Amino acid sequence: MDVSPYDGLLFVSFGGPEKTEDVVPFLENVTRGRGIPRERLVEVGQHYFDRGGKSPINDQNRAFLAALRIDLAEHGIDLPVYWGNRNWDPYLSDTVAQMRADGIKRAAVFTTSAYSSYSSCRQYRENLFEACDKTGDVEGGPVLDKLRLYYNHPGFVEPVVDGVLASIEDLPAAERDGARILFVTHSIPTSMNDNAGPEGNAYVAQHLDVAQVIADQVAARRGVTHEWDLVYCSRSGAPHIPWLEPDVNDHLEELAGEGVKAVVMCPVGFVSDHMEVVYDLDTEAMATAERLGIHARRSPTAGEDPRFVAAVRDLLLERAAVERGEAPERLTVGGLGASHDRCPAGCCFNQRSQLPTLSGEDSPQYSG
Ligand SMILES: CC1=C(CCC(=O)O)c2cc3nc(cc4[nH]c(cc5[nH]c(cc1n2)c(C)c5CCC(=O)O)c(CCC(=O)O)c4C)C(CCC(=O)O)=C3C
Ligand SMILES: [Fe+2]
Repeated sequence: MDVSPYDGLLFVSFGGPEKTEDVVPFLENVTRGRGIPRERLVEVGQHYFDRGGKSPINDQNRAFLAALRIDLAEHGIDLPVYWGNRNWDPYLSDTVAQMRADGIKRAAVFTTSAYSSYSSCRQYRENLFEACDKTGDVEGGPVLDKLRLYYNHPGFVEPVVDGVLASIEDLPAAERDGARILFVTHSIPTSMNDNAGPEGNAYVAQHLDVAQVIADQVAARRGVTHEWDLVYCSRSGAPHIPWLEPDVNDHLEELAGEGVKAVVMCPVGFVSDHMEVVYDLDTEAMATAERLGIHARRSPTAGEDPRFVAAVRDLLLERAAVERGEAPERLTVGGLGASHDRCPAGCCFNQRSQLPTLSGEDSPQYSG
């Protein structure tokens, strides 16, 4: 399995606190530049304090990385895998410095974020530039090629379908066929979705596309068609700024009014069961469903399902072939096809940030 021109794979995630004293410094990292007062950060951090300050995200990433390293080795791919976070240790800039010290010239980059938007894609590319810029000169490399968005890669989707089916079966028998599927993702400002992707609206369009695929596969496997909706969680920011709606809790209120008795919440917007899932859904939304008398189950994210781990290998091999000038098969499901390899200039633009980026058509590493 030829992975040239790559001599490294960089795994990038959001990062999260590991203990109580990490919480506010972590939140200061996440909100850097937004001047949020410390007392507000303590308030936002309450969900973390309630869990002893530890987010599940770093351990989930450690487990995924262990599975990924085994998968690559089992397929004869001898490639060092590096891990860097945007907002907590191991920091991306330290990791890139290590890659430089190890002589890595060109690495493929996998991020734990599957969709197009400023927060879920372009901000990662800004952080890649910042990490390279902070630890040497950007042109000096390593060249970092962010792998295409994978929300519609079968390796990401299949485990999610299986999770929804299992959650439906976990409902009381009488409620299963009428259960409604609530596809849940992270809310973002409506303006951020307007600018998402090369033509805008990509964040919502991608979620709707993959939700339809999942609903269709569930119907095919159960012989029952389930109504479904795309709903949102984790809305934050100033109340007067419009964010994508409906919030999952508001939608549960509405469904109760329509007499819906059972739902499966499918966190299709996330790749692992981190705080946005275990708090916003498992704690908050579940309590809302309970209060409303709605039977609710939350299906698992793709997590470290072997098919998702294999998808990272597939995306790596695919992009390596593209960079060698070949035309590899690109595995996708749904109607939108494979996302671009290099983000077009201005893709997922956010008027709040003019920071330079890597892995885009207008990035110095490509435009020289
Ligand atoms: C689209 C998206 C993803 C999914 C893609 C991806 O995975 O990247 C995501 C993931 C995550 N978001 C996370 C945590 C936070 N997100 C925040 C703030 C924000 N997120 C936003 C968007 C997203 N966020 C936005 C538009 C803001 C407003 C601030 C701004 O305009 O920039 C804040 C600040 C407090 C607040 O403002 O609520 C925190 C603490 C964690 C860690 C969880 C853990 O610790 O387990 C993860 C994985
Ligand atoms: Fe977030």
